[in-house]
Amino acid sequence: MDINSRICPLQWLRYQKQKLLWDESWIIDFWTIKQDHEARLTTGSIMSVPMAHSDSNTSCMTALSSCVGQPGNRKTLFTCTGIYDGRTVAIKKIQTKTFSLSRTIRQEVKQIRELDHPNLCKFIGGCVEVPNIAIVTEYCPKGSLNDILLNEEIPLNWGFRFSFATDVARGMSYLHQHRICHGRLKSMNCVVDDRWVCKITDFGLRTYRRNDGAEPLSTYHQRLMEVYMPPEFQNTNMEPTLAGDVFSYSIILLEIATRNDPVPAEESNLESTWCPPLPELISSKSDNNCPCPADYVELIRRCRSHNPVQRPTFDQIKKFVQRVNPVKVSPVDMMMNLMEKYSKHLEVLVAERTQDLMLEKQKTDRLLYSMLPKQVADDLRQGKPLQAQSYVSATVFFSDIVGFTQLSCSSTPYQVVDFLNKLYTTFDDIIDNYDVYKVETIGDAYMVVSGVPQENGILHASEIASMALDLVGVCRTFRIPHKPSMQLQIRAGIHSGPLVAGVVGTKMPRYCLFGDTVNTASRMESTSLALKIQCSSSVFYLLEEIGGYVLECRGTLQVKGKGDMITHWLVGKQTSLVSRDTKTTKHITMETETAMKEKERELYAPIPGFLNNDDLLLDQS
Ligand SMILES: Nc1nc2c(ncn2[C@@H]2O[C@H](COP(=O)(O)OP(=O)(O)OP(=O)(O)O)[C@@H](O)[C@H]2O)c(=O)[nH]1
Ligand SMILES: [Mg+2]
Repeated sequence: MDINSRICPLQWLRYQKQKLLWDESWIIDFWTIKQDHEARLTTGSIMSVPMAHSDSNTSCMTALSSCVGQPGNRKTLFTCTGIYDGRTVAIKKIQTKTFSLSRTIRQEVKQIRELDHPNLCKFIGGCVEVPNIAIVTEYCPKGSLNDILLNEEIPLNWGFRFSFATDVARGMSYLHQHRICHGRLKSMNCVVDDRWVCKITDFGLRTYRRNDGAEPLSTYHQRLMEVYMPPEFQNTNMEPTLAGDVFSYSIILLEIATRNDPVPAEESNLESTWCPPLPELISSKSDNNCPCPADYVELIRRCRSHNPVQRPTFDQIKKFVQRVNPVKVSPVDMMMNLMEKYSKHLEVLVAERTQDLMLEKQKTDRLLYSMLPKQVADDLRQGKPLQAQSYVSATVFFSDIVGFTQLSCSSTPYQVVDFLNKLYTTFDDIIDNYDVYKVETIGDAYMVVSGVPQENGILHASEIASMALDLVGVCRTFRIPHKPSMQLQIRAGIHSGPLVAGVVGTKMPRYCLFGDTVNTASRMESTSLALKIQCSSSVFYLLEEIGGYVLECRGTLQVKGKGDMITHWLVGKQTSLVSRDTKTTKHITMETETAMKEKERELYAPIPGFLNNDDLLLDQS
C-alpha cells in the first residue's frame, strides 16, 4: 500500500512529462496568423539589420512582412509580425525544404515551453508545415537592443543602460540555471518591450532552427559573428557553452556603453581574434555618464577573459550589476521621472516662448500704432468695417521747409534723406508732448492734427499752437548735418474747422483727413513766411478764448480758392499759464465768414492798416 502510494505519483509525473512531450497544442496553422497592418506603422517595429543577413526575415513571406532597403551595409526593415490569438506576434521563418517533427524537436519545444521569466521572450508556438516552417514568439514592439542603442534619436541615460544590462544578465542567469546555453547571444537577440524591459530571444530550439536553405553570410554578418565569438571557439566547431555566452555578454556591455556597432564601419583586415577596444568612460554625477566607470569596465574585462574559467557566471554578473547600479527604480518609474522632468522643462519652454511672442507682438503693435491711430488699428485687426468719422472742430498744422528744392539740388539724395530723417525725428519727439496726431510727412511737409481721432473740446487749437511754437523754436537751433552753417527755416500754417477722418485703401492703409479745413490749413502754410506760424481767424478766436497766446494780425490775404482771409502770426505765449480747462467744443468755423469778418473788424479796428486794408478790399468787392 505504502509502496503503491509512492510509485503512483512518480508514474503520474513521468506520464505528465511524456504527455507534454507529445502535446501538440503549440502547433500553429500558419494560415491562421493574420497580417498585422498596425505593427508595421509603429516606429517601434522598425529595426536595422545587416544587409544580406541570412536571417529568416529577409526571406519571410510577403504576406506578413515588408522590407525597405537603405544604402550602405545596413538596411531597415519591419519585423515580421502577424496577429495570432488576438495579439501581435513575432514570426521567425526558417528556410528549409524538409522538416519532420522529430522527438529531438519535440524535446526542444518541451524544454522552452517550461521556461517562464520576465526577461525571456515567450515562445508562443510553431508552424511545422513545409514550406511555412516558423517559430512564433512574443512581440516586443521597441525592437532589438541593437536598434535602440544605435538610434541616436532615443536619449538613453545610464539608468536605462544599467536596466538593460541587468535584464540581460537576469534572463541569461535563468537560462543557465535551466542548463540552456544561448550560443547566439547578441544585442540583436535582445528585444525591448513597450515597458522598456529587455528580453532575450532566439534561445533554444537548435534543431528546429536548423535551416538548409540559408543564403551565405555577408561580410558584415561574418564579422559580427566573429566579434561575438569567444576566443576558445575560433577555428573549432564547439557546442555553445555557458562561458561562451558570458563572453558574448561582454560585447553587449560594450555596445551599451558606446552605443556603437561592435563591428568597425570601415572594411579592414582585422585579425579574427580582434576584440573591440574597452570604452573610455568618464565618471560624473550626470545621468548621461556612467556612475561607476571603473567597475563597469572591469566587468567587461572579466567577462571577456581569454580563459573561460576566469569568466564570472551570470548569477555573479547579475548580483554585481545590481550592486554597482545606483539607480534602483524600474524603467517605467524612470520613464515617469523623465516625463515629469520633460513636462516641467516644457512648461518653462512654453513660458519663455510666450514671453518671446508677447515681445514680438508688442513690437508689431508699436509699429502698427505708429502708422495708424490705436482705435483704428485695433478695428482693422479685428476685421471691423472702418467708417469715416466727422469732427466738428479740429486744428490742422502744416509746415514746409523753405528752399528745400534748392537745398536738395546742392545735396546728395543720401544727405537729403539723412537730414529729413534727423529733422522729423526731432519733430516727432517734440509732438509727443502734445495731444496731437501726426498724419503724415509729404516730402518736406509735416502735417499734424489735434482733436482727431480723440476729440478734446477746443484745446486742439492750443495744443497745435504750442506745438507749432516748439517746432519753429527747434528750427532755430537745428543744424543741417551736411550744411552746419546754414539756418534751417520752416514755414508753418494752422487752421481750425470741421473735417472728416478715415482709412482709405486696403493695401498700405493710411489714416487721412478730408475737408476744406485741410486745404485751408495747407494754404495757411504756403502763404506763411520763414520761421513764422500763420493762423486763420478760427484759430485766432479759439486761442483768444483759451488765452495765453500772443498773436499779431497779418492783415487780409488773398488766398487761392478761398478769397480774402484775415490771418495772424502766432508769435508766442504769454508768461502766465495757458488755461487748459476749456473743454467745450465751439463750432467757430461753422460761423459764416461775414460774421467772423465783422468780429475781426471790431477787434482789430485800432490796429493801423488793418481796417484800411480791409476796407479797401471790402470796397473793391
Ligand atoms: N520589434 C521586434 N523586433 C524583433 C523581435 N525579434 C526580432 N526582432 C528584430 O528582427 C531582427 C532579425 O531578427 P532575427 O531574424 O532573429 O535575426 P538575428 O537576431 O539577427 O539573428 P539570429 O536570431 O541569431 O538568427 C532583429 O535584429 C530584431 O531587430 C521582436 O520580438 N520584436
Ligand atoms: Mg534573433
